[in-house]
Amino acid sequence: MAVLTVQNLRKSFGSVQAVADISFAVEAGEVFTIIGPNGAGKTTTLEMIEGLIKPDGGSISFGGMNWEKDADKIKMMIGIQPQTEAMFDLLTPKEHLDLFASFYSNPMSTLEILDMVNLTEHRNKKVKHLSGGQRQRLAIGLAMIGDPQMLFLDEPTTGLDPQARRNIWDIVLQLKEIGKTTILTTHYMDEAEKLSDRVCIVDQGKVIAMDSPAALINNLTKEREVKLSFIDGEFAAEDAEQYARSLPSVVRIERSGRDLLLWTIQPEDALHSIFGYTKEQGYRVDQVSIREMSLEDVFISYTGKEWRD
Ligand SMILES: Nc1ncnc2c1ncn2[C@@H]1O[C@H](COP(=O)(O)OP(=O)(O)OP(=O)(O)O)[C@@H](O)[C@H]1O
Repeated sequence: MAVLTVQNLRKSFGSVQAVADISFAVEAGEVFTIIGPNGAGKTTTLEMIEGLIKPDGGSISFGGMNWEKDADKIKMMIGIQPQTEAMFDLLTPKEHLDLFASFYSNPMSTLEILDMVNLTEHRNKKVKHLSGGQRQRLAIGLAMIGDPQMLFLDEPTTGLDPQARRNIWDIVLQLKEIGKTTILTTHYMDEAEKLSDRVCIVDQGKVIAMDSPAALINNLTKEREVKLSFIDGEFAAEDAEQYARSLPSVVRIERSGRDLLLWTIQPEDALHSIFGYTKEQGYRVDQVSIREMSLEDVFISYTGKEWRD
């Protein structure tokens, strides 16, 4: 059942069209990720759904409820991660959570949230002394304090180091385990791939692809990148390069010293033929890899543009 349905959303700021046409539906319990490069319209989309800015067009429905008629009910259903800059430097995580809990009739317990976002140890430290990752975890805790069904996390890991990012991933996965619906934005492809049930890739305010990460990647029919390194050096690599050029399934070849890079839609067949040849010639190969396809390749295949963080 869709708990959130967004149809043909549009928003411009003066002459800048931030969101041109965005539609999607989110199912209960999903981690649904909106991913796109800087300026793609992710935050604007989220802010319209959160009721913070008014769309120029389109509709937003929370299982039949909308902001015009049901604002109070929707506010109780959703949790929004506040910007860390909006926190009070001189208050502690516990004081922040107690304060936010006082806005709700049935909040979760502060201690439970502190435990979930792994801040129990730091509960009495002033926010100004917390690290970036700790503040982001507190922000997620604040989004959860009202025990919402649906959470909105806008780029919760931007600017964090790898360990701090992974800590946030663990929290998102825990939210899923307890049945919450999470709508996440990110510009990290690995994050979207790891956490999401479905991703919605946006570029220039439009949805360019939407599905589970695995389905998006599996549907790519693009050629794969295969790398071979020759122990016997440049001569062997050059000879193998000449041979590989004769294979119809190989669409492109590059060589750098003893490394051969080739692109093919049939990596198994190409490798089978090349190994037949190298064995015959007595060349030894010490490394072979077929690069895994990722959401980055999906983005490139739909837009023709390189992905940039
Ligand atoms: N209040 C505003 N006034 C004017 N332009 C805006 C405003 N908010 C957003 N924009 C513009 O709209 C476009 C989309 O911005 P938005 O913040 O939604 O993108 P984003 O995908 O969240 O990007 P980022 O990853 O950089 O946060 C950008 O060109 C941005 O400069």
